[in-house]
This record gives sequence, C-alpha cells and structure tokens, in this order.
Amino acid sequence: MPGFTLADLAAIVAARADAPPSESYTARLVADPARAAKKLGEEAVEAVIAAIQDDAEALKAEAADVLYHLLVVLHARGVPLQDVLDELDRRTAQSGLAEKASRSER
Ligand SMILES: N=c1c2ncn([C@@H]3O[C@H](COP(=O)(O)OP(=O)(O)OP(=O)(O)O)[C@@H](O)[C@H]3O)c2ncn1[C@@H]1O[C@H](COP(=O)(O)O)[C@@H](O)[C@H]1O
Repeated sequence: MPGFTLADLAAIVAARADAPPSESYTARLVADPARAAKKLGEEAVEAVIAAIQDDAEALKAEAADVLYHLLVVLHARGVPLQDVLDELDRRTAQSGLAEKASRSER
C-alpha cells in the first residue's frame, strides 16, 4: 500500500482484534496482553541484536515486528497511538539533552 503509515497499521490491529482467535494472530495476542508484552520484548531484543551486528536487512524486519507488536500492546491496554504521537509532539518543544538535564535537576 503506497504511503502506508503506523496509523494504517493501528487501524488494521483494531479491526483484527475482534476477529476469531482461530483466524487472527492479532486477536490471540490481544486476548492475552501479558503474552503480547513478552512478544514485544522478544522482538525488541532481536532488533537490538540486528543493530549491534550492523545487519540492516534483519534490523528492518525486526523493527517491523517491534512496531506491529507495540501497536498490539497499545491496543490491548487501551492506549491510542495518537496519545503516543501527542507525547512525542510535546517533547519536540525541547531537545532530548535539555529534557534529561531538567530531570537530573529535580
Ligand atoms: N504486521 C503484522 C505482523 N508482523 C509480525 N507478525 C507476526 O508476528 C509473529 C512474530 O513472531 P515470531 O517471529 O516469534 O514467530 P512465531 O514463532 O510464529 O511467533 P509465536 O508463535 O512465538 O507467537 C509471526 O507470527 C508474524 O506473522 C504480524 N502479524 C500480523 N501483522 C499485521 O496484522 C494483520 C492482521 O493479521 P492477523 O491478525 O493474523 O489476521 C496482517 O495483515 C498484518 O498487516
């Protein structure tokens, strides 16, 4: 799909969450949020390994797995993707280093 976005994938996840678990991997994960969260962790570790090994093809595939599983976990726990994007938007007001420094001052 040209111009495919994370919002498009989040909409697919939301639609498939209500499918019969026998027909949908997404529905199975949403039915067991703890398992979904563990899968997210596994995929993140696989992405870390690909990054450390400087394997761009593997990193692309593992990053896709991370993003998909993150969207499933967000859906399972009722956190809209837009809330995450709004948080990132809020953070654009200052640099990451300035934000880190403000935390150490607290
Ligand atoms: N983007 C994805 C996607 N990325 C990864 N995966 C699945 O995530 C799993 C990755 O886990 P592993 O690599 O560990 O493979 P596995 O050993 O089969 O997994 P487990 O049995 O351990 O859970 C695989 O089963 C992949 O198929 C995804 N499954 C679904 N989607 C999207 O969700 C849509 C709906 O899928 P269903 O819900 O299955 O209809 C699809 O059309 C896609 O758009």
